[in-house]
Formats: sequence, C-alpha cells, structure tokens
Amino acid sequence: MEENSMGDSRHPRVILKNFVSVEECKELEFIHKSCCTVGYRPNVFSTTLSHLIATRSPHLILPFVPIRERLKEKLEECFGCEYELFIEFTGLISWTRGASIGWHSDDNRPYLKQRDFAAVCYLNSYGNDFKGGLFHFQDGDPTTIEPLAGDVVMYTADCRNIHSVDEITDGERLTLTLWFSRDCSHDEDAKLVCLLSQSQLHSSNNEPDPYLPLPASSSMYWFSPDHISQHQSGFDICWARMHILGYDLFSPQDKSCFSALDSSCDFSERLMEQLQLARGDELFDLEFVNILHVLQVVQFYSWKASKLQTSKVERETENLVVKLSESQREKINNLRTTFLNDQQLAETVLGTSCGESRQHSFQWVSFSAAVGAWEDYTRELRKELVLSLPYWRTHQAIFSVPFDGS
Ligand SMILES: O=C(O)CCC(=O)C(=O)O
Ligand SMILES: [Fe+2]
Repeated sequence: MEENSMGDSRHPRVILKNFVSVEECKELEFIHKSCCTVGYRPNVFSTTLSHLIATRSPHLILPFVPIRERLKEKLEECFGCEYELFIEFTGLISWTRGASIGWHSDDNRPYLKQRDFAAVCYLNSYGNDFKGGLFHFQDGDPTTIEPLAGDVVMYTADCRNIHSVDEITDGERLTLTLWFSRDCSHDEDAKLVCLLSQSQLHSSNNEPDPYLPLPASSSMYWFSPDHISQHQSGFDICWARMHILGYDLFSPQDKSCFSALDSSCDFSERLMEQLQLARGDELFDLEFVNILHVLQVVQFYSWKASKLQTSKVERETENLVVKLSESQREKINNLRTTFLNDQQLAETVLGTSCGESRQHSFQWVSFSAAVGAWEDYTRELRKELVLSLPYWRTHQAIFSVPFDGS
C-alpha cells in the first residue's frame, strides 16, 4: 500500500514511514527504560503519562507532546475526522521474550468500546533490537508489518482491523501506542491536566527537591514468572535494568535489614533508600536519593554516552570512585540476592543478544558528566512544564506552547 493512502475502505488503515525521528525514538526509549512498571500482561512493561506524574516526573510528559499532536492531526486528516477526536490513552509499551497477542480488535471489551482509532509508533526495529514481534492484519493489505523505528501504523479499532503480534523471541520490542475516541468523556488530556494541577500544588509545599523522582509501590516493579509468588522468585525491574548494563547497587546506610535473610524490614522501603552505584570493584562517590533517581541517570548516560565521550570532559577521574572493601562487596551481594532473586530470569527477560556491539565503552568521567547533564535536562523540562501548565489548564488540553513571545 502507498504511504498515506487509505487503500481499501473495508479495512481503513494507514502506514507512515519515518514519522517519528530517530532522536524522538531514543528519548522515549530513555523515558521507558527509566520509568516503566510491569504491565497488564505477562512479559509486558508499560509507562503511562499518569504514572510519570505519580512518580514525580511530570516534566517527562513534554517529549510526548509534539508527537501526540502530530499523530492526532495526521490521523484526523487521513480518516477524515478533523476536530472530532480525543486522545483516550498514551503509553510506552514494551514486549519482551514470550509476549504475544492473538487475533483481536482494539475495542473488543465492553470497557474498550469508546476506542475508535489506534496509532502504534515503532520506537525500535525488528531484527536489530528484537526478534519475532511481527504485526499481522487478518484481512486486507498490507498483511504483515515489520516494525521499524520511526514508522507508524494507524487503523480503526473495530473488527475491520483484526490484528495480531507474533511472540517476541529475543530482545525488547518498544512502541508508543495511542488510542483515540470521539467521546469527550474519555479525553486523556483533561484527566492529565487535573493530575498535573494537583501535583504542582503538592511540589510547591516545601518539597526539598522537586526534580527527583519518587518510586511507586514496589509491587509495580516486581517481575515474577507466575504472578503469584510475589517477592519469592523474580526480580525488581529497575535493579535488573542496571544489572543488564553492568552496574551494581550499594546502600551506604549500615542497616541490618539489608540482609537477604531478614524479612522483618518492609521490602518497599529499601527502594526509597539512598543508594550508590558500583561497577566491577569500584564504588562511585555520589549518593542518589532512591532507585529511580539512579536509574534515570544510568539510562540518561546510556542515551547520551556517545555525545558525552566526544565532548571534552575536563574533570579529574580521581576522587570519583573508591575501591570496594570486602564488607561492602558482601552488602552488595546481599542486596542483589534480594532484588535479583532470579538473575537468570532477569537476563532472559530484559537482556538481549541483539545489537550487543552497540554497547558503548564505559568511563566514570563521562558518567559523572552525565549526572550534571541529566540535571540540566530535567531543569529545562521542568521550566517548560511550569510555563506550559497555565495554558493547558485554561484550554483543558495538552499542546506545544510556543515560547517565542507570541
Ligand atoms: O504493538 C503492536 O504492534 C500492536 C499491539 C496491539 O495490538 C495492542 O496493544 O492492542
Ligand atoms: Fe491491538
């Protein structure tokens, strides 16, 4: 089928090539890998916009804004329903080994009847980043879509577009998925503006540092193979993502409850504790406020590593790290046993044999530069959010506000 053309009216659908830029894909990948929770189905992870607000990272909504706008405009144009649609849901969704979905339409539950259209943006690529995961339409053309970063598929949510996704066999398949509704009572924007207004009030109430993320309940980050044995076997997905990238975590507080054998201490509290990063036999000097804080910086470094390496980093390497002592190592191992209870499973689910050659070489000097660059990035987005929110509240809608004086 030709790009942008509606082809067969019995199966209203559109494929857009390179609709999302490489840089936009990378930024959304950074957000997902530092903020996602376990999803609604086995081996699926998701990041919703309301979750970003709830975990004190509302500024991370901003990178979605221009993409949502362009998608809605394009969809309305292609399907001839200008000014009729509301975004019902926006989310980053990743599927890992074992995830798949059989033939279905996207409005196939009583509580999904408000869905009129779907837009799926592929943020990474079949073959490069994951294996399996091909998208199929049951009838009409095209039948099969090979997900490629930047491409978008849009289709009606009804039974004219029955589709399926093959099982993922390796890697992590990432999409930005939106559903649209004609029913204004399902407008996601109005709900988000309301949540943002509340969180804004909250953060002005003498919060020490509103830039720092706050983890949700630990169960939202716990991956267990059977969904029954919570906290028995499985792993914390934040811990697992850092493990996959070669990091360990150390708790500078000398608390006995960090022993894997001591179950009297509340599990969820440990994620909120101050943490330090370790790598090999080295301990990074900086203390992070909680697991999400470390993870955002680590993922930011992964995103920006190549740039941070080529730019001249003037800072001294010494004083950044110390050698781990024997007892510190032991504490790290205890932590790991608790949070990566099933290390093998974590590596199978979140690790990949795809694209291993693209892993950048690690340097503490450039990591240290990434800490500062992450703070700058966060501060800029915060500023933009604070400026945008009054306009969003007035219009009860989320849109790009041009700050050029107009
Ligand atoms: O990710 C895709 O390609 C489609 C996913 C899907 O069908 C769904 O979430 O309903
Ligand atoms: Fe679907």
